[in-house]
Amino acid sequence: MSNQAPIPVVVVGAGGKMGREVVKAVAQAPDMNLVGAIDTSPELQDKDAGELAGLTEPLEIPITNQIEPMLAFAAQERQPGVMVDFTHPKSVYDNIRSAIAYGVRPVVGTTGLTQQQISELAEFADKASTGCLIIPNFSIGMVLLQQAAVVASQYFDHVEIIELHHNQKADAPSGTAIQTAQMLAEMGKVFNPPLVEESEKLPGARGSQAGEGIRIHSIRLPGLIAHQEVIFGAAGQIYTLRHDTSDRACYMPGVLLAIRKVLQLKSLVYGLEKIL
Ligand SMILES: NC(=O)C1=CN([C@@H]2O[C@H](COP(=O)(O)OP(=O)(O)OC[C@H]3O[C@@H](n4cnc5c(N)ncnc54)[C@H](OP(=O)(O)O)[C@@H]3O)[C@@H](O)[C@H]2O)C=CC1
Ligand SMILES: O=C(O)C1=N[C@H](C(=O)O)C[C@H](O)C1
Repeated sequence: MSNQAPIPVVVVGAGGKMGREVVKAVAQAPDMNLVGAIDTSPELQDKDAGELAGLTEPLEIPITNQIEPMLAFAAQERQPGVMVDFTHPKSVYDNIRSAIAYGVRPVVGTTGLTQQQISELAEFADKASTGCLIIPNFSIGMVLLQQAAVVASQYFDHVEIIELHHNQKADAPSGTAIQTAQMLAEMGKVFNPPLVEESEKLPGARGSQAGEGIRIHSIRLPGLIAHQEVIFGAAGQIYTLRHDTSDRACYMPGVLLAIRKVLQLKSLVYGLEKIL
């Protein structure tokens, strides 16, 4: 058993679908200590974070909407604190800035940050010499899919991305689809050279333009969790890469890894593949 003090972790969005999984995973991790559970949802105030997460015993950590006192508390612990954020595109930027200002390391799963916001946050983290991880997808399967897509893109000039999610998702396209398109665009070629002049009879019919000719199509339906296809086409063949999630527990090994790794960083890092 290590003599090191457990990593103090504050979960923001603790009452949400991902937040509850994170509370459970952190509570069960021997080297971590849940010190705060933040959620702005009015009906969740003062509820026990552990019971909400489905643990049999309460954790004696009540849900609160007060982030700053929790960050201040985490900052005073023996080990540097970590804030895990699974909230909403509207609030994540401010949460990250507050955490860094308190010297608490952000591990961010919330998607929907703009490139401009990510650049500003990178500068802020750099100046504070504070580690910060922004990870659009914590599942190992998605990292493998993206790596396979990068390899395939050397041989195929035509590709489209379809992402399919539950219909409570706020942002579109998904952060993962945007990241996948960025990885392909970095290959230094233009995909999908047009063969005909296309006209959309209904706006959006051909999806969104993610750069370098790559299009993303977003589907939202109850019954889905999170799914992505990258479809390559060439004369006489189709190569499809597909990833499906059936349980949000699939993200937890990545989240726990990120909590441990962020303590070793001094700047902002984007993407799970960079810390594996
Ligand atoms: N990186 C990854 O691997 C993954 C990322 N995600 C992303 O995580 C985010 C959350 O997803 P999900 O858990 O499904 O969403 P949920 O809506 O289920 O959960 C979000 C929770 O955060 C609360 N909340 C909103 N704003 C704040 C705030 N400022 N401070 C504290 N709590 C807040 C919400 O309350 P209320 O409902 O009252 O607004 C809600 O309880 C999304 O951006 C999603 O795309 C999801 C899965 C995997
Ligand atoms: O909202 C979700 O559920 C998910 N969001 C992330 C994204 O936008 O890429 C990750 C995963 O797709 C699940």
